[in-house]
Parts: sequence; C-alpha cells; structure tokens
Amino acid sequence: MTVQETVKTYKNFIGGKWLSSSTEKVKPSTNPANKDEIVGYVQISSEEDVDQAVEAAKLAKKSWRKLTGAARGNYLYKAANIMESRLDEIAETMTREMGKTFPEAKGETARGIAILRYYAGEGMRKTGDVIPATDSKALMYTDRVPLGVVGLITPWNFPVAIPIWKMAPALIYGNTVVIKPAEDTAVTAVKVIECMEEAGFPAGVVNLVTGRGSVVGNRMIHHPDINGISFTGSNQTGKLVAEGAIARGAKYQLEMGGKNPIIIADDADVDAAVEATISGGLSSTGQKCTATSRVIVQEGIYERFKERLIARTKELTLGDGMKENVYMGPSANEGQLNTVLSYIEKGKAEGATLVLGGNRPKDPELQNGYFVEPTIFENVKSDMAIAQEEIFGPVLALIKVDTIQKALELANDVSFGLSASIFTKNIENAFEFIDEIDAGLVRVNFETAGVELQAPFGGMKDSSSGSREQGEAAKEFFTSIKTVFVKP
Ligand SMILES: NC(=O)C1=CN([C@@H]2O[C@H](COP(=O)(O)OP(=O)(O)OC[C@H]3O[C@@H](n4cnc5c(N)ncnc54)[C@H](O)[C@@H]3O)[C@@H](O)[C@H]2O)C=CC1
Ligand SMILES: O=C(O)CCC(=O)C(=O)O
Repeated sequence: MTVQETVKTYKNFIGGKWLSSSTEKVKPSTNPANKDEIVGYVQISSEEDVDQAVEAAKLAKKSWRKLTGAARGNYLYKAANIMESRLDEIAETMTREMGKTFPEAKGETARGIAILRYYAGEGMRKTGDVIPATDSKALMYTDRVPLGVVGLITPWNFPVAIPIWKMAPALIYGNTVVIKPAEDTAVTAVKVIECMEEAGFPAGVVNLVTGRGSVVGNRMIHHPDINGISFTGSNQTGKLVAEGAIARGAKYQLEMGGKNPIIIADDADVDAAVEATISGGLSSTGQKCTATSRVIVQEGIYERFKERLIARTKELTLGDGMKENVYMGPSANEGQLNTVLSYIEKGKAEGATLVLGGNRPKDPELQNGYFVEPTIFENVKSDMAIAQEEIFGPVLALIKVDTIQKALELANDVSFGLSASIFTKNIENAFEFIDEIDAGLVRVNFETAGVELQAPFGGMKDSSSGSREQGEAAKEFFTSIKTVFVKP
C-alpha cells in the first residue's frame, strides 16, 4: 500500500523496543467521522511477532514478580502522571480513531488515569490471610501469586479504559503482559503504551502487538507460554478464547455482550428516566456493552415517557466528536454501521413501529462518516431480534407492559445479563427488582451504562465467563492462591 509520508507509522512494543512487524506491512487507522482521514498507520503483525513478545514477557517475569508491590505501584503512579500530562492528546486520538465525542474521550482517559492510581495503591495492600492450622506450632497462610505471562485482547469501544483496567491489575499483581488492542483503535493503544514506556517499566514487562484478531489474537489464545487470557469483545470471539484456553489449560476471563433493560415504573420521575435512557442508550453511539436497549415502560407513564424521550432525542446533535456541542458521533467502523442499519431493517420487517430516526443523516457534512440517526422503535415484542440481540448502536426498543411483575419477567427474557436498571420511587419495587434481575450490574434510578472502577464489573448468563474485572475483584483472575504451611 502507499503510505502517506505526513502520517505517522506506529510500531509494536516488544522487549522495551519499538519494532516493525516481521510482515513489514502496515494498515491505516481511519477516522469514522471522515473516512478519508488517516489517524496513523499500525503494524499488521504476524504470529512470529506474538512469539517474540511472549518471549520478552517470559524473560521479564521473574524480576518483575520479585519486586515489592510498592515498587511495581510506583511505575503505575508514574504512568498515570505521564498520561495525565497527555490527556487531551490521547483523548483527541481516541475521538479521531473511533468517533466518541471529545468530552467522552477525555472522561475515559481520566478514568484510565484513575484506574492506574487505584491499582498502584493496591501494591501496598494485603496479598493473603493467616488461617489457623490444626497444628498449634505451625503457621498457615495464603499468598496471592501472579499467573506469569498474561495475554489481553481488547475491543475498540473503550480504547483506553479497557486496556488499562486489564493491564493495571495484571501488572500490580506481578504478571507481565502482552496486549493486542482492536485494530480500529491501535494508535490510541500505542499512546497508552508510550506513557508506560516513559514511566520506565523494565523491558518485557509490557508488550504490545497490533494486528488482526484472527492472526495475533488467535496466536495468543493458543500460545503455550501465555498463562492467562483476559478478553473483552463479541460473544463469537469470546467462545474461541474459551475453547482455546480450555484446550491447553490456561486461565481465561471473558467480558462480552449485553442487551440491557431499563424499567420505567408508573411512579418514576419521567425527566430523570428519559435522561438516563438517552445517556445509557445513545451516548458513545450506543457502543457500550452496558448500553440501554430494552426500554420496558409501564402503561400508565408510557405516553408521557415516549413523548418526552422523542422530544429530547430530537434535540441531540449528531456529528464529528471533535466539534463542540455534538452529542453523538458516528459508528466506529463501516461494519458496525451496516450492522446497525441491518437491525433497523429487521425491526421494521418484524413489525415494530419506527417512531424516530432509522436512517443515515441527510446533512451533507456527515456523508463521509459512518453516521446513523438515533433511532427509537415502539410496539416491540420481547422475542424480536432488536429486543434480543446486541446491536451496539443508537437504537432503543420500547416495550409497553401493564405490571411491574411483567416488566421484571421481560427484563430477564434475554440471553445476556450484564446490566439492568429500574426507575421507580417505590422501595418494594426497587428491592424486588434487585432480587429478581439476572444481571451483574444493577441500578436503581440510574442509567445502565458506566462502571465504577473500584467495584466488581462483569455479567451473568452469556455476558461473561462468570469472573469479575476491576476493583479488588480483579485479583481473582490475575493471581493464583498459594496455601502455605510452615512447621518450625
Ligand atoms: N463487550 C464489549 O464491550 C464489546 C462487544 N462487541 C460486540 O461485538 C461485535 C463485533 O465487534 P468486533 O470488534 O468485531 O468484536 P471482536 O470480538 O471481533 O473483537 C474484540 C477483540 O478480539 C479480537 N479478535 C477478533 N477475532 C479474533 C480471533 N479469532 N481470535 C482472537 N482474537 C480475536 C479483535 O481483534 C479485538 O481485539 C459488536 O457489534 C458488538 O456487538 C464489540 C466490542 C466490544
Ligand atoms: O459502561 C462502561 O463504562 C463500560 C462498558 C464496557 O465495559 C464495555 O462496553 O465494554
């Protein structure tokens, strides 16, 4: 391919060095708001590049593990400070690479910095317990030890937060890392790794290899020296990660899709419920695994809620996320746009009523990007594809119900179980919802999206492999427990 000289080429980071792939091939990472704009070129790496990165991580693991937690934490603190000094630049790269608005990208980068600091502090916290032994002279205790080399496969929808919420706990608990970011957001990932390089992490502790999932990701799944794999992305790829990891006895962790319900009870605060539905369903162009998509509304409030939702959604500005006052950017890539458009067609074909949007916008300024209008359907039945399958786009499906019991039943009538929310002033309804809902993240009078970095995050049913990320829960995946018995 012809490479534009003025656009920077970004390399892999292996064993503390920036290296071109053995394929000598690069690919452009483009702006979904303007597909002619190339943000940077990234390496199309080979299996050999992965092998080299794993070898570097293997070589580094002993001395990294031997450092104290506090010493490892200092590297994370330094990386956080460096990232903070580059916050706007990294956020701008994120907006240009995947389309979310600049304020959202800044918020996410700030979240990445906070995650680094949270786990830096974790280096000073306890790694085990003393347990009474049956022998009164013996000391019995547990200690958390690292897995060794961990492979991290990350998606494009949170190009800073997800890589960091996997890397930071992996590193603080003493693992070395090989990360493969999504191709669409590889430049942003490189910039995060640059901050870690500048923080002075020893060579081989952090390695980055960019490229195709089917090559780089696949090699990571099957590499005999990768002791654990943490993955976020589609259910389809998640299954491959699980199968490959089980086949060779490696530990794995999957965070996958969602089809998240919000229940609006008759007694809900309509304005608050509408704002939460918009924020949960349409911010980041609906491209969050925690995004709201099934909007289950009790009949007494239905018309008021619907009218207000439509009116507020009409006010949202669609456009290039770098422009001021834009609420919603484009879909992150052409495939994603086509997926969203095909679900809109399916919704119409299945008999749901389109009440807003449903098309690509007509604005001439938006013709060169992957834009789609915020879309609302009503008369949606729970078994329709738009109510069952993850769309990952700005599409809301309104389902009318007569009772809260019916709302709860429908909220659970889906194969996913990531997040769920209810808007109600009735405490009994709220607690019944908390009790009954099959979801890993449960909200009352708050949107379905957004996570707290210090709390466990993960889903039930098809949304995850059952493990939890973030907060203290990350320790479960990134460490093994040694039970020690010492007899003098
Ligand atoms: N849970 C979440 O946060 C996410 C969910 N998705 C869902 O997945 C759909 C498709 O998006 P994609 O980007 O195609 O997801 P994906 O699952 O293909 O990509 C996620 C990561 O897996 C890698 N990958 C792809 N194929 C692989 C393979 N054979 N072996 C190992 N790694 C592989 C990708 O390169 C990327 O780094 C979206 O429409 C959405 O429904 C996508 C991204 C994030
Ligand atoms: O809602 C969030 O902030 C995180 C969502 C998430 O983890 C994802 O979409 O992959």
